Amino acid sequence: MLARGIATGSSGTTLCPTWHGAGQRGTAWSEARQLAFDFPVPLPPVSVPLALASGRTLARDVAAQQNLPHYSSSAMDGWAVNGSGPWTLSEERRTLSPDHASTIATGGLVPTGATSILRKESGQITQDADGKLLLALNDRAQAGEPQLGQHIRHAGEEAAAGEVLIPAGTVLNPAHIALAAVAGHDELQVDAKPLVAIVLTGAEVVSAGIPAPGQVRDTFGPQLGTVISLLGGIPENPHRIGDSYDEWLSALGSSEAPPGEQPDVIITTGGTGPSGTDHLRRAVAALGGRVLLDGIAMRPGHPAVLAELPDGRFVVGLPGNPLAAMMALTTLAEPLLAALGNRSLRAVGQAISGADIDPDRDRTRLIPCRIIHGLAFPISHTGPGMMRGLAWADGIIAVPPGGAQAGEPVPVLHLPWTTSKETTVAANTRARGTPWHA
Ligand SMILES: Nc1nc2c(c(=O)[nH]1)N[C@H]1C(S)=C(S)[C@@H](COP(=O)(O)OP(=O)(O)OC[C@H]3O[C@@H](n4cnc5c(N)ncnc54)[C@H](O)[C@@H]3O)O[C@H]1N2
Ligand code: MOO
Repeated sequence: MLARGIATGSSGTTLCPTWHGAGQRGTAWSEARQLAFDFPVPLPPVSVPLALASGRTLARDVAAQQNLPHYSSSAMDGWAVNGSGPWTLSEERRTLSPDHASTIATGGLVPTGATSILRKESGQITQDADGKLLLALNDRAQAGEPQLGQHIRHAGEEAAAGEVLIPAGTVLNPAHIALAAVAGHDELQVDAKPLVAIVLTGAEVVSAGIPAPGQVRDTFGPQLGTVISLLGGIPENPHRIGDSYDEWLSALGSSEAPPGEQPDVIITTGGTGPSGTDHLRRAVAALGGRVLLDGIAMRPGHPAVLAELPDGRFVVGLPGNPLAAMMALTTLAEPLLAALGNRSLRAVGQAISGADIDPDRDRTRLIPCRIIHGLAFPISHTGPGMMRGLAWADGIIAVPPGGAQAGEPVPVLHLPWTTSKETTVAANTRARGTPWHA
């Protein structure tokens, strides 16, 4: 899916596809989020079988294909009767003459002429001198039974043909699926989920066991797919490559997947830096792609890249440092996947800072935090290469370049996997806190 076109930042400057090294500003964090959301055109809706539709967002109204129920049926086991009785029992199942009855089971088609259903418990059958079977009320029948229309489920009483039962935009739950089945649908049109290829780079990265010095244990392979799913994408199995330019070229080169199974997005890890083994930008350029965002004024994660290949696939280049990569994922991949999936951009919440946090020149600091009673407390062990802090975090404080004082409101994004959605602005709350230095 092609991007809408190279955008102009809110500052009015055209985005610069060059690497912003240490100390260079790059696109402002909030602007980068917005641009990553604005670039893609949403994918067209897809048709999915009912069994796979739960949790998806309906793209087109679901209407009743015919009256619901589509025929008048019995709500009880017993007899369809015409009149107030006694009745002559009839073998005829389609029409009932006055003072006639025929046996019927729950759900059975009510014969034309039937005025009500008599429950099995309320009737008894006798035989007259001619051998004719007669149905009459027994002594367990209630006074006035059967009332007119009693125990008949009338056609169309749940919905008329054409009535909208589930409006577009509904996130489908299992009961919606059942309703769609009852309404005669086999497949539903839902918002597409972008297919996401994952390319993990680095010859030093090992995917199992205890890494030797010079090696690192892969932090992305075991969890990135889960996070992509939480962000509304469909992850493919990770593809691992080393550090050579040729490997990068073939990993980003045209996909051999059949039409319909082509990834919409490729997420790469590593290779965003300035060294001779960092090939992301060169490979994108050699393939005729264009860099949409290069460098974000944030820490960690500033070398992150957003690019687009000529066939419309987006490339999100995450830095290799694990926490930096997760922050770049939140900044670029989350808005991109939301836009492709026709969802809205998640609003940044607010909490009260639980600590003084140092400014960082022109960059937004993204600091994993705990949120307790509306107060956001920065967590320790949040260096760019560390995962220990993030593992216990509820959210990320997006500390503005000017820093923050304890007691002031600060922007906070919840992590995609946290259940607590606590972000409140408690006026006049001033928390005691230790300063959080840059
Ligand atoms: N001269 C400069 N060097 C660096 C700068 C800079 O501005 N000037 N920026 C630093 C920052 S900040 C970051 S972030 C990284 C970006 O690095 P790359 O994206 O090029 O990633 P790599 O160099 O390939 O790896 C960095 C680091 O991450 C480890 N890594 C890679 N993949 C994995 C994985 N799957 N699981 C765990 N860890 C992984 C890799 O071993 C490296 O330790 O550049 C800085 N350098
Ligand atoms: O910004 Mo790097 O992305 O600090 O680790």
